[in-house]
Amino acid sequence: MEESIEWVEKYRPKSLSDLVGNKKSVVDMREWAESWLSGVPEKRAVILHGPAGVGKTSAAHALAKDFEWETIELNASDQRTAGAIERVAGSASKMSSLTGTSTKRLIILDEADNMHGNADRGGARAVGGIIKTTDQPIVLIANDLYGLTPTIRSSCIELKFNSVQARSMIPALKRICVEENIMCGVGVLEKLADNAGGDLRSAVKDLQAVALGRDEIYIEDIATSERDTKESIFKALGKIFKSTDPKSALQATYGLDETPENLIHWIDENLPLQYGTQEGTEEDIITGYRYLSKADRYLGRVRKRQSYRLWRYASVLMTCGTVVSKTHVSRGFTKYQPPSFWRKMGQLRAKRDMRDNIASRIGYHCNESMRYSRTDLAHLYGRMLKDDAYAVDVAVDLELSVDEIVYLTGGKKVTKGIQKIYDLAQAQRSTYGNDDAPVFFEKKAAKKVQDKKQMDLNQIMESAASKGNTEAAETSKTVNSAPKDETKPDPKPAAKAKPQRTLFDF
Ligand SMILES: Nc1ncnc2c1ncn2[C@@H]1O[C@H](COP(=O)(O)OP(=O)(O)OP(=O)(O)O)[C@@H](O)[C@H]1O
Repeated sequence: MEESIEWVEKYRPKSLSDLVGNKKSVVDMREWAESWLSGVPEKRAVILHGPAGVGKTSAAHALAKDFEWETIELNASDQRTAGAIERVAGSASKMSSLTGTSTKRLIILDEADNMHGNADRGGARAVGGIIKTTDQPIVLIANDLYGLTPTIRSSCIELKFNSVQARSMIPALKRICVEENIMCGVGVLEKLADNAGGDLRSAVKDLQAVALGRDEIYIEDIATSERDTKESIFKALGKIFKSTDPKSALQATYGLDETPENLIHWIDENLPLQYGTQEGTEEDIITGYRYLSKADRYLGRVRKRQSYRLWRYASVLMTCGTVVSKTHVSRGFTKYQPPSFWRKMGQLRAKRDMRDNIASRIGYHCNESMRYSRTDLAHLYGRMLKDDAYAVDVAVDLELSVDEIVYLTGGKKVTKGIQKIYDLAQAQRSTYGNDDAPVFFEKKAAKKVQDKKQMDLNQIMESAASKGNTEAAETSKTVNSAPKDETKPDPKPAAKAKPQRTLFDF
């Protein structure tokens, strides 16, 4: 599918002349290649070194195309033991003497600075040996020149690839937009280039991400600070899932604005998306999750002991563990997802807020605690909402929204019945009072208070008459004057002044 092709691959420079920036290194590289046309030069290998995404690998392949050389590539995902290197690169390096052909084979050794791990045991030594004797050109690619042994360095030409300047990126981005029929202003490209921090690969990836499903891009579509963070987390995920070098994956997480607590959710969400794209990779997923569970145990210890030093172990287990659990490197484009756990937590929080909101209104009406209102009473009101005799009155008095009615009745969506209750409640509110003070029940409640006080008064009068207790009669006078005051509005807000009601008011 067209959408799934990564633009960084689609628009990888085909010739050295397509390469943006680093002109001096490109010229030196071409000169070195030309020197091979007249025999074996003194330096048989070059090291292209510099930061990620500036065109080192592209330059090596473009050189081979320009000179019509075949290529043999050994990247870090291959087993780079001395034996393997001798077998692949060693025999290739002697090709012309065996076949007698003049066609060259360019041997490309990617991530050459990562050859001292266990898997590459002896690899660095073998490379050193091959460089001295090869009759085929060799290009070593490295981020860190000092990751190479002094023997290798001394027998190679070192060519530095610097970060690509933002203004040099713009023509490359513009070319992609033209090819993809995307309309956008120079400001958009400038912003993409500025955000990339010298890494043209990132700029191209950003452009693809922002252009997804559109044919016009505006400046507002690019980079809020939140997006910046996301981009960097996406980059780090790319390193973790696609690289075979645990160290560089770990380094990619250093600048992240995410704690290990968050990072583990990102990896957890995307691990099956990335490792599940090929058949036979189920084991990779299982191994990956084993490491994640170990990392999670450390995160638990951090929380329990408040010892943030342990974050380090959690980070190593989750990133390096994910890197080493893969047996295949997936080359396709995977759209990484933010953790669904967070979305679910957000939904839960919204539900909790709604529950508490309703409970506080129930508590106020029934003069009950939040805890009791949240559980038993909310349940009871839910039952009443299902009863036609009470439903509308409950909805009016608790001022329920349609979603709250759905929640209280335990439904999943707005049904016709719920909509009807809500509409009738709305109509009743507009007839009897405004939304802020549902006077319908206010009046009912005030009448009940009056009745109760009248009953109390009668009782007091009766007992005063029977006992001849003048004090009681005095009291009754005081009480007698009370009902009028009870119904007077309190200077406090209307909601607070309302008499507390119980379930029996319904
Ligand atoms: N100088 C450049 N000119 C044109 N395109 C570039 C350049 N640098 C990077 N790109 C784009 O970025 C993609 C990745 O570049 P490349 O793999 O060559 O970078 P790199 O320096 O080898 O990075 P790494 O060290 O991470 O392997 C290319 O396919 C291309 O689309």
